[in-house]
Amino acid sequence: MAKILISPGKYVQGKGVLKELNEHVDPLGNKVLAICDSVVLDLFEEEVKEGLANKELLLENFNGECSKQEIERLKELAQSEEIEVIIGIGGGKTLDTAKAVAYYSQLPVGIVPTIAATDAPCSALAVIYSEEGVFEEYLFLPTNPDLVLVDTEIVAQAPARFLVSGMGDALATYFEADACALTKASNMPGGTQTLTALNLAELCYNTLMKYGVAAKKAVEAGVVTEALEKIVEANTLLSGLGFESGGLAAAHAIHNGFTVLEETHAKTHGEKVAYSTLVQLVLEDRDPELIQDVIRFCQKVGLPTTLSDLGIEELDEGEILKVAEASCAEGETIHNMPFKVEAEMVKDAILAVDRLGR
Ligand SMILES: NC(=O)c1ccc[n+]([C@@H]2O[C@H](COP(=O)([O-])OP(=O)(O)OC[C@H]3O[C@@H](n4cnc5c(N)ncnc54)[C@H](O)[C@@H]3O)[C@@H](O)[C@H]2O)c1
Ligand SMILES: [Zn+2]
Repeated sequence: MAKILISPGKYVQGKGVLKELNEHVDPLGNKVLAICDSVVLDLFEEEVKEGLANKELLLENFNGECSKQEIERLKELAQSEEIEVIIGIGGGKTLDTAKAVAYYSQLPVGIVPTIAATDAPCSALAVIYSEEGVFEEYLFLPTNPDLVLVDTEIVAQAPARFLVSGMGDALATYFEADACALTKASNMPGGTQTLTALNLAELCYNTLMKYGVAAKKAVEAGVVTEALEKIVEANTLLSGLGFESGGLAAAHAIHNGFTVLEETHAKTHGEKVAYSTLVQLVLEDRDPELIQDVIRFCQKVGLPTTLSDLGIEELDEGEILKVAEASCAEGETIHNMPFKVEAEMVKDAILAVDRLGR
């Protein structure tokens, strides 16, 4: 199998860079449909308009869910208005919608994340939900976004929980890529891992451990520091390239397992991924010192290390076994691990992490 790495065409990050959006969109087209999260529109409408002042701009409110209906509505709008380029501005759901609209309209797409809560911005993937918010399918796209532009001044003003969640999602990236390196598992574009992908994933992990706490403090103060810049890059670019071209393994499969428990629904994707990463480390029998380091990191930034932190107050082994069974379902990425993983092992590792985390 060939080694394949994919990435967005251009990545721009910095304080106040929204003002420069125009010049980066220039090569993509002039008639812009900007799909904008409603919370973001309330807070930053002037900045968005200023960033696209040289364009023929149609600014449209995102209805809140990345659903087929919303994608169809926006696609029709793009068609009737003879739009040349789609820009998505907001969180992961707005960005995934913009990617899907651009794909079905055969137009270029620019992505402007306003929080760093997931690694959605850079990927060639959109996660589709029903209008009620129930997961429906992964839409694999033939190309990554043409442009990703992150204004860290905007990210710094968002609630800290978003940045922390992004660190939780990014925490898994290296350990999953490392497992895939051992098994030569296939990555998102259907190749095997390049050296580049594995090293970016490792840089992602080292960056979190070194700058995570300082970055959280910066966001709590609403200010942009170099530590925040590094963590935004880790959550958005390094984790994005790392998961897509490095591959997924146990942590994301266990995350999917946790979603069967209603109690965890109020927790973010990244929060569940962080706990699931600890479970992967226990399954792998990693050095206890490393596991302690990762647990301490999670506790310092405020990521869950106990089942109670995940919303599971009553410990029912049967329920945990259901999580473990779901994480071992056929086709799950847990089967990319370098040893055979069975539900019973996952259940025990989930319970062991809870003890370690207390
Ligand atoms: N495509 C991918 O590769 C990929 C990867 C991971 C996750 N995802 C998807 O991403 C979605 C989750 O993303 P998310 O956590 O960003 O959720 P989201 O898009 O729902 O945003 C979370 C909340 O943040 C608010 N928000 C956005 N910017 C803000 C700001 N600057 N200040 C204050 N509030 C702000 C939004 O209004 C929303 O209420 C899920 O649908 C998930 O499936 C996709
Ligand atoms: Zn993830």
